[in-house]
Amino acid sequence: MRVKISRTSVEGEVFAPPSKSYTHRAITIGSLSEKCVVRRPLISEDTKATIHACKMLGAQINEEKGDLFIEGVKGKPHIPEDVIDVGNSGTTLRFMTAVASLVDGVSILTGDNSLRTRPNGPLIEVLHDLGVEVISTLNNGCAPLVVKGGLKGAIAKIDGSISSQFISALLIACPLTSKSTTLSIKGELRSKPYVNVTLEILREAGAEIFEDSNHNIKFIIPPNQDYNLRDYLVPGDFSSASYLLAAAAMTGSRVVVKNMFPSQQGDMAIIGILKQMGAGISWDKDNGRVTVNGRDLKGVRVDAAATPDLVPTIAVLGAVAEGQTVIENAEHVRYKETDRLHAMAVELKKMGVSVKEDQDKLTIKGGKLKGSELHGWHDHRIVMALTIAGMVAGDTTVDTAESIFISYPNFFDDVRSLGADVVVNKQ
Ligand SMILES: O=C(O)C1=C[C@@H](OP(=O)(O)O)[C@@H](O)[C@H](O)C1
Ligand SMILES: C=C(OP(=O)(O)O)C(=O)O
Repeated sequence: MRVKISRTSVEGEVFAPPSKSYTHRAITIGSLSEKCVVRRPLISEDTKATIHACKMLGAQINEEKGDLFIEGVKGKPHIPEDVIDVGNSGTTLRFMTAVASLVDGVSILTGDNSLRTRPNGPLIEVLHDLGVEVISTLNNGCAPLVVKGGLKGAIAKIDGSISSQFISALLIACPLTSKSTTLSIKGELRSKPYVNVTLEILREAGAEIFEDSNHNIKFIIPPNQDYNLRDYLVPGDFSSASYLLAAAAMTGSRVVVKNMFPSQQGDMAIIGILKQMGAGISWDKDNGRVTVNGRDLKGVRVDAAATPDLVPTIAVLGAVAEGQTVIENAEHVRYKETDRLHAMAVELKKMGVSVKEDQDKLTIKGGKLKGSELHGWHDHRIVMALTIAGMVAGDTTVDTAESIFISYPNFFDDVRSLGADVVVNKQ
């Protein structure tokens, strides 16, 4: 699918889609509970992968009028009847590897071409220390993964620099074992807000987990717990909303994004970043409304350690801002659906922008964008970020645009409802 974007501004009000991260967790923890309703979930390719995996592991899940009704497995997932294919979803692969560790038997997990290149080494190693044999069939730490259940609590350490999803996955599985677990994080924990999202929903489900952040972060997880997530309303997604907010800021227009209530999402940081860049922005937290008034933007320095998914958005903002934008502490952004630091550098250069790519950093000199034929790298966040860059440049196409179905299936409809001239060509 290819999208053609003409130079336009955006104007009006739009409802942010539900959070992908909260939806994954609500479905997973709901499936480990007895009975649960997940209200207003995100239904996208990635969350469908989690629904599919939870069903394979024994949960019954039915969608009715947009809500998910779950009959869960009460902490005891079943041996899956077939290989579990989780498509493109890193979150699903990591969470289900841990859930499969609770199975009394063997599970096999795989995914698409992109997912089968993403690292899982630290998760495989720590699960080994917790009594689970996980075999990467190609012996490269990537899926396909064969998981022989038998998770037991123990004292273990895990590297936090590659993905927080390993830690979230263990926090979900370990309370259901029969011995207590102490999990220490080695080195810096990147993407920490996602762990806070996990802890929030686990606590809502009645779980008890203690966090000790004195030196390195340590989680103490009592054993023999059960989950009782009953009725969960998914909040709006700040990562998805970042494209709408940035589109208004970049095209000098006024947009209101609704369904933006405070939560544990690190990507709420987009509001402060836009403010720092000089956009007019206000957040009515009680009513969940963020209003942006586009103005001339200036470059910023952003530490991306906690907010990797904002990097493509910040990169296009930096490309139109006056002066230099530096996005640092971003090496983990290379381990996503594609190497997003490299992909953004390559595509922005095609638009005439000066970009310097370092191992954990992008340095962007803002300027005038020229319309170009761009590659979306089969990556939803690259496609959405380049689409809004196209609104400024005009005469731009982006291929592999179908990847928006991963996290934000209504993206093109939403930007069109704001007046953007975006034409989708299905071929
Ligand atoms: O746990 C989650 O929901 C996510 C964690 C982040 O990944 P890492 O922890 O791998 O950085 C983020 O990039 C991803 O989109 C969603
Ligand atoms: C990296 C992402 O998701 P996941 O890790 O679940 O594939 C994302 O949504 O940008």
